[in-house]
Amino acid sequence: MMPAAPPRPLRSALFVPAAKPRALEKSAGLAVDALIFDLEDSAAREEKEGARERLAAQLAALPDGGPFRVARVNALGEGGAEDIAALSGLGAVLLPKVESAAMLAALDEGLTGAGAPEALELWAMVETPRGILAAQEIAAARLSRPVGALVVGPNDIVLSTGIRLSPGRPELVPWLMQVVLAAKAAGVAVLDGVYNDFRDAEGLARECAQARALGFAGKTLIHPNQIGAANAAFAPSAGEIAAAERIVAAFALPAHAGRGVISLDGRMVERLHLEEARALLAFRDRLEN
Ligand SMILES: CC(C)(COP(=O)(O)OP(=O)(O)OC[C@H]1O[C@@H](n2cnc3c(N)ncnc32)[C@H](O)[C@@H]1OP(=O)(O)O)[C@@H](O)C(=O)NCCC(=O)NCCSC(=O)C[C@H](O)C(=O)O
Ligand SMILES: [Mg+2]
Repeated sequence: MMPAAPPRPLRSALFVPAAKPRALEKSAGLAVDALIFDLEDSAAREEKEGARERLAAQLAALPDGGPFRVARVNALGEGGAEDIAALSGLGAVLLPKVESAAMLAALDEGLTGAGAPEALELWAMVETPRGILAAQEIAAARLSRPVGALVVGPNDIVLSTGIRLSPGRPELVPWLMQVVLAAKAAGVAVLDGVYNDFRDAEGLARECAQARALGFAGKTLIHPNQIGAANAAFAPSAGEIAAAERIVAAFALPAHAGRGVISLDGRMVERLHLEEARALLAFRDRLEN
């Protein structure tokens, strides 16, 4: 069987407010895996039209290559239809406050009407109680375009539920895991929400480490100074690479040929661990190339 191709790196996904010309300009030179150009919450009502026009012009002028490009549009009845009609040159469109597969289907239909390519991915923000409960059907939606990622929105979750977060956000973890599980079951990428205290490097590093342990592929960000921490946290560490290389080398020994399970450093290692090790090394290679 051919090994699966390593996933597209989405360790860091920076929200870039399209209402801010300097931020848009600056985004072109950042070492980030994905840029999420924002037309929703970071643009005030009176700024939205200008932000849309500015973003459309920037996307049209950008050369091929570079970070994966996403636009977070407004809700379809609140300017989103105009947003998708105006934009091109994107890898994905991110719809806020998705609460059902039908909402993604409406986006898909709107994109078709606007002549968007079929490869354009649909990304969904899961950030309301109904959205969390519907995460499974949202991730598994079968539409004319692929559902590429679920993105958690902790600010809206806090707003819409009234929870009060304490350090380590234990109040949120069960809901995060519900979204992660829905995404994994559907084979869709899942990104953690933003960390608002953009000058708190230690807090961000802790939250990135937690998000990786919970199964997220990466973290959405609000400031360029958060990119390095996310890129480091969601990449294989030196220790993980060394351990993966030992597993691959151990299974390659003639004495272990055809064995389903071996003993390595006092631990049971099965072929599923070999697959996991190979996937980790392939992802490392993809990051390096
Ligand atoms: C958070 C900020 C408002 C902070 O702004 P500011 O204090 O002005 O930052 P700095 O002076 O430190 O900025 C330094 C330079 O970096 C550029 N910059 C800042 N942020 C960005 C960015 N996101 N993308 C690109 N460039 C950025 C500044 O222009 C400065 O450049 P220079 O002049 O050359 O020095 C601000 O960072 C910001 O607006 N961040 C993004 C806010 C946003 O997009 N919010 C919406 C997404 S988050 C969300 O919606 C949450 C979710 O939905 C949920 O529910 O949880
Ligand atoms: Mg939100």
